[in-house]
Amino acid sequence: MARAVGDDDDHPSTSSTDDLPVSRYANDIASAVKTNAVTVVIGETGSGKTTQIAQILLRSGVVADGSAVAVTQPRRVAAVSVAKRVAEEMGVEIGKEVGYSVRFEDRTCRLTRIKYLTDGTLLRELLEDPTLSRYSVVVLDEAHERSLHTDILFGLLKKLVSARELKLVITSATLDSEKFSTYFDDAPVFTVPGRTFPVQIAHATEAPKSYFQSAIETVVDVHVNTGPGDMLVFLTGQEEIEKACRAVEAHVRSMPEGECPDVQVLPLYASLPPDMQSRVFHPHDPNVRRIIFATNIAETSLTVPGIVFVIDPGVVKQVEYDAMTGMNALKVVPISSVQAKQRAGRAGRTQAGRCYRLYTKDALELDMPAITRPEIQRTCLVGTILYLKTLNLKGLDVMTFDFLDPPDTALIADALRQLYFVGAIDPDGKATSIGREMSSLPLEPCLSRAMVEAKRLDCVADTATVAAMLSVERVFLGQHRDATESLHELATHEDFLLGDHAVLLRIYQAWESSGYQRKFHQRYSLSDRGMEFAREIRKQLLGVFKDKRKSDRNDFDCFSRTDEGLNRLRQSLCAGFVTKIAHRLPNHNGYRTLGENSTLCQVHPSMARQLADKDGLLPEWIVYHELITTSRPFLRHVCKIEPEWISKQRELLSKKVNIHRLSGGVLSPGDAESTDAASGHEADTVDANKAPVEGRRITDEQVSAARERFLARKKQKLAKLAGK
Ligand SMILES: Nc1ncnc2c1ncn2[C@@H]1O[C@H](COP(=O)(O)OP(=O)(O)OP(=O)(O)O)[C@@H](O)[C@H]1O
Repeated sequence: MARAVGDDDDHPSTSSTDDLPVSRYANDIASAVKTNAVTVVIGETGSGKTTQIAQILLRSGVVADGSAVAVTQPRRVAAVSVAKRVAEEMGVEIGKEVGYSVRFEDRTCRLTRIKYLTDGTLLRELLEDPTLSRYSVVVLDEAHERSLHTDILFGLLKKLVSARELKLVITSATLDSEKFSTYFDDAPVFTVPGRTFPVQIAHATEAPKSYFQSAIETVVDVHVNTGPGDMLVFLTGQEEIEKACRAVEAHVRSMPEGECPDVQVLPLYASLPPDMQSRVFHPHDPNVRRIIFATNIAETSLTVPGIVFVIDPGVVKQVEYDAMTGMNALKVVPISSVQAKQRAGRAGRTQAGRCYRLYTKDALELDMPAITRPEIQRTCLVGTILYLKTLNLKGLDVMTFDFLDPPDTALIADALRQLYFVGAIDPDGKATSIGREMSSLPLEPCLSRAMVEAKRLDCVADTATVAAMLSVERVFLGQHRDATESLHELATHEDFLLGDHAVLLRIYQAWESSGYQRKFHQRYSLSDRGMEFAREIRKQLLGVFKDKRKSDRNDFDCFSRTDEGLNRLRQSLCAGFVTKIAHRLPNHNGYRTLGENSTLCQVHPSMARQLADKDGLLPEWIVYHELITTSRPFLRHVCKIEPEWISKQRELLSKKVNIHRLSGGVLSPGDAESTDAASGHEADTVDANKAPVEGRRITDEQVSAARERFLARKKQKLAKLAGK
């Protein structure tokens, strides 16, 4: 690879936590937090924001007796590993004074004073305890990442700090502090100078033809020609990472003995089971170079001891949701300069390091975005909007909610429509009992809606099994299609014709019957950890329903393991995925999705073969989990449904709905045209089986205009207050 060594980060070396830049400013940070409701702390990567701030606040008495400090992380792997590190630094057992809580795993107790948790977990806690009474300080860490959940927390915690004595600390590695400060009513910004060890940056002198090839060549080059030190290489996804692991292993094997030091190659991506992920933190023989291929889950907060070299191809795989078609587009896009800094910052944490950027300095300065586009502006918002609705905030209009960077109105309108169609909100935009029940489940909205329906149809256990298997992501080792031949021993041909969900159910049932044997996993190429995780999730889901029934009965389903059981499961899924129905084209295996902006698509080829009947035709009606476009639009995880189950829904989906009313907008006389649009409705409560009354459709322009008016009024009010 052509490269030039660029600007050295010339910073002093440090070795103890007392020497970390954040620790050197401990007193100043503590007093800033003591005297302000919100404090923004800006510091370089590795300056100690994640590991030190909570300890400083605890030591200085800012964290009131009997309460705790919560530190959020955008990712599970970071929350777990950082909590372990802090417990180690404080010399306490993890799960006691220092703990962590992530989805499906809680290692905290009554005594916990420092709790690391994912931002999603803190949102769930807010549902149960709207004032977060357990905490006296909340630290929103890695704010520059602009994860969806952190952005929602900004809005909610902003309200909370003015309602009760709660301290909020926002930490970020960017200099974008102005924005955070202004949003939090001119909160003070505390900048911590300096970082831990120097990191030398080398840029490519010309753009590579293939970033993947260039990454492999650089890995081999560094491995063969430079001194000791582990490597961290950023790639875009699981498939690419596994390919890279194989390529480097093969290369090393092909080298003559003695010419190439030993290596240990490890993957790191989100759907890798947690125990496999944690291998990167295990101690290893320093004579063996460790090479870690990771997605951007390794980009923030993580300290992987031993990393000296970071290789950054400058790209990331990002899902971009299109509200018009309901389609997720998976794209490889350039990272932002903030991300580039974060990646380089994975080196220089425990010793000096070097970062090889496989893109030119010009590309970084001219072509790559300066900051990361907030997730809230490019993702499906169904879960988010349902969440806000179930919080029951007084006078909430989701269109004008105080987001740091508001999402496009089309994304909010799409979420409102979907929630209305599944019966989670009523025509006035209030959360229904179905919506509230959905919110209480730690599942994505379609699956939680399916679970609520399953309760009605008495098939909770089977639906929980499928929801758990789908929540794990990685049930199969390798590709799904590699495993399907042997899976025919577990599921019948008829099961396969019904789709993915029936097969997943059969796999789990057979495993359960085997007494949860590990041998079973090997035989059917299933992931040990994935299956155990699914079992755990299923247990937790059933626990929620058992608590709700206030009974000890464990036998949830009367028809499990019968055809009737499968029918009920499919009906539940149909209720959950009612906004994701597709109809096969006549005499053709292509599908058209239902709804306002219907799309032509196909069942993913890895699945289609199993679904085809003896004439080679796929089911006429299906519901799908996801519409994703890679090379073409594909449907993933499909389930055959019967047309009579959806006749009402088909009618419903073709109707226009009144978005302004669903958003919860309280209209003032100045909003005459919107009032008119909203008045087209009769009062009506939606349940899943009852079609709502049609209203005149309010256009996105009208919604935007109403929003503009609202913001102008708010501005006027603020100006008036400031003038007083
Ligand atoms: N597991 C660990 N093993 C060894 N050293 C660690 C570990 N975790 C943290 N450190 C040390 O503490 C320093 C500060 O880490 P911390 O995660 O608090 O920084 P940060 O400012 O939050 O960085 P970032 O924003 O990049 O996550 C690291 O640079 C490293 O020197």
